[in-house]
Amino acid sequence: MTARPAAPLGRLGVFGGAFDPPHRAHRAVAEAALRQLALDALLIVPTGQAWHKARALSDGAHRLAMCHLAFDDLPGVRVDRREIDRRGPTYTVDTLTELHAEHPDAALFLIVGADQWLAIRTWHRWADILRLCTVAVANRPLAGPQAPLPDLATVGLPHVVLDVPPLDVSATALRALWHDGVPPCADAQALVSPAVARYISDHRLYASPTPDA
Ligand SMILES: Nc1ncnc2c1ncn2[C@@H]1O[C@H](COP(=O)(O)OP(=O)(O)OP(=O)(O)O)[C@@H](O)[C@H]1O
Ligand SMILES: O=C(O)c1ccc[n+]([C@@H]2O[C@H](COP(=O)([O-])O)[C@@H](O)[C@H]2O)c1
Repeated sequence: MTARPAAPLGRLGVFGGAFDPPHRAHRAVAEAALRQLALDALLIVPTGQAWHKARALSDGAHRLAMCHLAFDDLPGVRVDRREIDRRGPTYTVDTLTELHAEHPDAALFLIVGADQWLAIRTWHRWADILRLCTVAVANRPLAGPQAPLPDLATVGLPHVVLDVPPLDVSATALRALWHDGVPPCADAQALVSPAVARYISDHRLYASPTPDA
């Protein structure tokens, strides 16, 4: 029997990140994007060489493995390793250009959190990014849980806002919780999936502090 060709994708989401580690807010954002944007598929794309971060990321193989543990059970979601495999600095415009060539008829949606949206003009060829896709933004508190949410409209560029409750969860805070090499309290562990929590501990990923960026 010959395999039936895959149906063309109409709406394709792209959610990139360091995912060091992937946490509960990433998962909530992915679920909101799938639902609200009516995506046919959502790619989780762990970053290769994050030129924009001062901190060295954990090895790509670890971040890829954690993304599989965190997202593989979500229908419609695929973890995509192209940025880990690419040489040189990771530029989102390259990923979107490749995806556009692979799926010329698909509408592309780039999912980002508020911090990245507010910095979009620092991204490599950001104007081309806006031509290639629709940016969907998840708001998040940037200055602690009590601080007002940033005003996404100040960027002055077209975007859609994802309807996801703001979550004060960051990978930076999670790495700090694991710093002493022993798993943190149950509440903190619940900010990542049990499988990711186990992976971090088994591989002693954040056992020694690194400067954050
Ligand atoms: N709590 C959150 N709410 C909404 N978006 C988020 C949240 N946390 C991360 N994101 C978004 O997910 C994407 C990937 O984020 P990343 O993997 O860098 O996580 P992070 O928690 O921001 O990490 P770090 O603290 O190391 O910078 C980015 O677009 C980021 O803005
Ligand atoms: O292409 C760029 O210039 C660029 C600049 C900053 C961030 N990004 C991408 O934005 C995504 C989220 O970044 P981060 O730092 O929050 O993990 C991730 O996929 C990065 O590769 C991309």
